[in-house]
Amino acid sequence: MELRTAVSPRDVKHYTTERLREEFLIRDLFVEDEIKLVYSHIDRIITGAATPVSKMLKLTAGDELRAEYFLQRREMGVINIGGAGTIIIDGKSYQVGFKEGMYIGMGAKDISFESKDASCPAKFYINSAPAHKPYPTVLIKPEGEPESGVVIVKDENKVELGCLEDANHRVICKYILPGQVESCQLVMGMTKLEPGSVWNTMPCHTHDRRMEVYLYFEMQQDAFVMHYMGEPSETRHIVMRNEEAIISPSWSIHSGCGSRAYTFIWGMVGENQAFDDMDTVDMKDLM
Ligand SMILES: O=C(O)C(=O)C[C@H](O)C(=O)CO
Ligand SMILES: [Zn+2]
Repeated sequence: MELRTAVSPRDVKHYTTERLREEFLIRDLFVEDEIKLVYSHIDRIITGAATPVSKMLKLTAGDELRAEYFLQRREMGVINIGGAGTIIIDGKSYQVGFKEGMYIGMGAKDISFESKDASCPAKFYINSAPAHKPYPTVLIKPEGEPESGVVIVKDENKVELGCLEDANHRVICKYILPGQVESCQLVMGMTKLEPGSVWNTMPCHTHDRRMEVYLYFEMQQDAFVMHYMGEPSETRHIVMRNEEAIISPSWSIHSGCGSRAYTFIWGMVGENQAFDDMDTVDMKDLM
């Protein structure tokens, strides 16, 4: 597991491009037949991916967590951005299709990932945070019929925002949040840009009470997103490619402008779970 420390905005304003990328950008997450994990001291979020191709992959705590098993004191959210796959949790199998996800509560011991078809492997994207009690493990589907153990994202949690004229027309689909899928602190979902729109989270915001991680995907090989970060009066950019993630500290804006439309997964942890608790930044104050 790779470790990233927390950083101060006073230092970050002096960083070179290379140093900014070292601290915040997470590359090469989806590696064939590997589980990759990055542990950040910022709210102790773990960002990772499991990409099973020719074998089943088992999630272990590693040395870093000093735990008997990965979710002994943690919870996790997973969203599959690849082909159909299976997550096996304490002997129970969950079929997780493209853009379907799971919330896995604290206390789940044996967690393994498998692809249905090696020629179209599942790509399980993971966010995990410290937890204090178990909440039910559920499969989450953006659409479909409700059944036992499966949560369908409520219409009120699919929010259309922006417009083509502002190049920010997008739909925010909230997977894990209070009132739909309960968790100790993790809030997670996916935002899809409509064709022709390229800006996410603009007008932008910070939220002193939560940090956030973004994973950009559904991008062509030569496409990029200019991800904007930093304090509103001291912004920086990081060029991001398909299936790369970025850590956003609470003091930082987190907004992107793509060379064309794209999709991204956001995950937040921290003081509260109120999606709308944002410190909005007036466009004229950005520097
Ligand atoms: O496009 C957006 O706007 C978002 O997806 C916003 C993120 O979800 C976010 O920053 C939530 O705090
Ligand atoms: Zn945010």
